[in-house]
Amino acid sequence: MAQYRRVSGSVGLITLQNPPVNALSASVRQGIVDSVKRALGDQKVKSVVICGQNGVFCGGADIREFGRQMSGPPLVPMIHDIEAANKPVVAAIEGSALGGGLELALGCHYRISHSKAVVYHCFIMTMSDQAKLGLPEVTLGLLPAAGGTQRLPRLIGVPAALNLITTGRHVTAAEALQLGILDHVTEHNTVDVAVKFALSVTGESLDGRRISSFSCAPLSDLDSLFEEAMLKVRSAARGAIAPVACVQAVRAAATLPYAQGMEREKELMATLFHSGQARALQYFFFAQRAVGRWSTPSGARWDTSQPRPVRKAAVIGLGTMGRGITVALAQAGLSVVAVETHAKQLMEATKAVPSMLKRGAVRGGTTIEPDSITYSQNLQAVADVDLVIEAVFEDMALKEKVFQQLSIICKPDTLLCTNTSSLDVDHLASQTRHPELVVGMHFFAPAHVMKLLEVVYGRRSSPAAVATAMQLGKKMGKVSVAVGNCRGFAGNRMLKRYLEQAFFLLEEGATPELVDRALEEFGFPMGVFRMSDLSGLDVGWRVRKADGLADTSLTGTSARVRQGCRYSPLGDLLCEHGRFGQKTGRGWYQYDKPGGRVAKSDPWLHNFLDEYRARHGLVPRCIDQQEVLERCLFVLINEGFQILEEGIAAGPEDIDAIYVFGYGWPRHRGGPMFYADMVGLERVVERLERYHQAHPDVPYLQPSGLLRRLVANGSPPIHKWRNVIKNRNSQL
Ligand SMILES: CC/C=C/CC(=O)SCCNC(=O)CCNC(=O)[C@H](O)C(C)(C)COP(=O)(O)OP(=O)(O)OC[C@H]1O[C@@H](n2cnc3c(N)ncnc32)[C@H](O)[C@@H]1OP(=O)(O)O
Repeated sequence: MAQYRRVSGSVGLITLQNPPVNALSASVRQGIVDSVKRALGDQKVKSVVICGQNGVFCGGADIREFGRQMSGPPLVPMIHDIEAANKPVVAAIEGSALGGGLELALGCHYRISHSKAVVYHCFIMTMSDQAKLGLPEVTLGLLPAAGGTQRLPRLIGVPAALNLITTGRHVTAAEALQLGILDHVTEHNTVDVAVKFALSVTGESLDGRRISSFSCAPLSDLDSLFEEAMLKVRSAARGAIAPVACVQAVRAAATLPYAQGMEREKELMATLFHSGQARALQYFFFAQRAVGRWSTPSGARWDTSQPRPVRKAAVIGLGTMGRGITVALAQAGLSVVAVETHAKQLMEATKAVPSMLKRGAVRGGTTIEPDSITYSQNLQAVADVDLVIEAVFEDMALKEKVFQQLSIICKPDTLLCTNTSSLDVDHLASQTRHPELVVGMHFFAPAHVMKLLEVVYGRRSSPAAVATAMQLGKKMGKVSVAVGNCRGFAGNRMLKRYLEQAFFLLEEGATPELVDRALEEFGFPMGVFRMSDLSGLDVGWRVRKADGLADTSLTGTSARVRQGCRYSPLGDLLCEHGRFGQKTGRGWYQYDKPGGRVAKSDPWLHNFLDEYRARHGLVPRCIDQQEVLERCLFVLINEGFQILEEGIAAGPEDIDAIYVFGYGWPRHRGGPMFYADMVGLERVVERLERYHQAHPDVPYLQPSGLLRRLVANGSPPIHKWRNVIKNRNSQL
């Protein structure tokens, strides 16, 4: 709803009231319509201010209303009536003005916002306490269809509007002022300043204040500007349709009169509003927030577990991961002790880390003070830290030793975290005096850039330890997802199945090019083989060797069988040929030099595959893209259901967040579990069963018990899966 009152004698003050972000629900829209009518009809009122309760102007349309029958007054005529008012209307923007919230402000005649001066946070300078403005509809699979695509280009010009609308990025009040979105920023109380301002413009002409009457600033080569913009969004969007529609809508603003532009905006929005991509992106908006409300099977929860303060942290091991983690911790404002026992590696890190910090600061528009990091070759240097993140080589014996030493050196209440990507967290905890203070913090490379953090709780991890790691992840700007301890945790455990299928497809007749094309057209930034070349084939090979799997001396049928199941030694064989991927200039593809980035098809590899198939009596067959997608994705999804069944992840949102933020799953497809829901659970079961019949030596193709139970329960929508997971006999 909206509250209306008269202040300072002649200003009608309308306050949006819908906590926490004053989203424009039906009752808020009705409240605005009624309040505006009242203000315009009251002769004592000479001007109007619109603001939001509790320091937030407006977070936009109420996203929860989208899937339902819309009721209440629509936004477009509401904003039109505000713009057409014959009394000045001022938007007082505190907190956020996003989406419909900014569109509402663009309908007002003036916009004033809040911006506070520079603040030094530890050693990083930030602009704090500023309002954020933006049109993020594209991130929800939509476009700003309450006049945003038509008013913003008229106000700030086509290039700047295209940038904001196609990326959905939020800008600070300072940038918004520079762009011309705002008329004024203040360090004082925004509403008070807006009321004073409203008094000062009482009676002034509003002719030059209605944005819909503006023309877009003329540009010399509009066609090439839009062609370029279209190329850019198409290459970045990887199949997402909303960014393309956004460009088309802005083009309408640049080329058509306002009324026709609004018609075009409406038409384009109609194509997006009920699309699967919009559903996926809106689901994902809430999924990201759901993962913050974590819980563990032992009953620990986000709202009852108190995190410990962490001011000083240590990183052990300054290889690629350790350096990235050091940077991420320093960027979060922590004081960091970075330990590396190898002198040469330490020396390299002391050069690399400051330059990574510098590059990050340039990107983020902040300044840095690298003195917050101290380097040491001696583990004793961690004696007084609050938390340690071990990032040494992925070798259990080595990690055991590090944990034993840490347990002696550190304060008794220091949290000990491991950045292992798959090893047993419980086993490491058992090496320490306080196993309740051990958790996994699984970062993804590059650790200072990638958003995902898997926080792995062990059998004995205390609620406070989990809460502390989750909160620290958040402080580092990560999406922290709590998962249970098992081989590979959630992400890598699912990935293993996906990789296996990709290898099997090569054995059966596919090429890396075919498999990668199918996955890239689906929306992954890189197919599985291009990705393995980038991350290095030797990483998995080392793990398989340690597990006793990578034995290429085996011949006959046993060469392709391990522990009674089908196994492909293709990756092992490539590594034996010294083909580790980009780093050696050869992998599944060839590169112009070691470290080269451009993957080229490699005739050697195709010959190698032919010979391999001939040696094993495999007759290559024609494999289409659909089979590639079904085999690779459905087996990964199936493992996801198994993970849910075992309680390793608490809900499908956790798995989806892991895959979107850590593994490049296209966000406009919502994540693997949401994708399964979209495809239809029955179909997923049917296809898995069919593939399992064809490949009985691949047990993971058998639909998981939970997947079958969900189908038996009538395939409920994804938000009801937790009920079935909780209750094994659920009929919902
Ligand atoms: C007719 C179609 C018209 C479309 C035009 C639109 O306006 S589309 C909507 C465009 N708006 C957005 O995309 C903004 C989305 N919100 C945010 O980016 C952030 O929430 C925020 C406003 C920057 C505030 O961030 P903060 O970190 O402070 O809080 P949370 O993100 O945790 O949000 C708090 C709770 O509020 C819920 N919520 C936020 N925005 C909306 C919204 N627009 N509609 C409905 N609900 C919203 C959010 O889900 C959180 O709820 P919890 O239950 O606490 O998880």
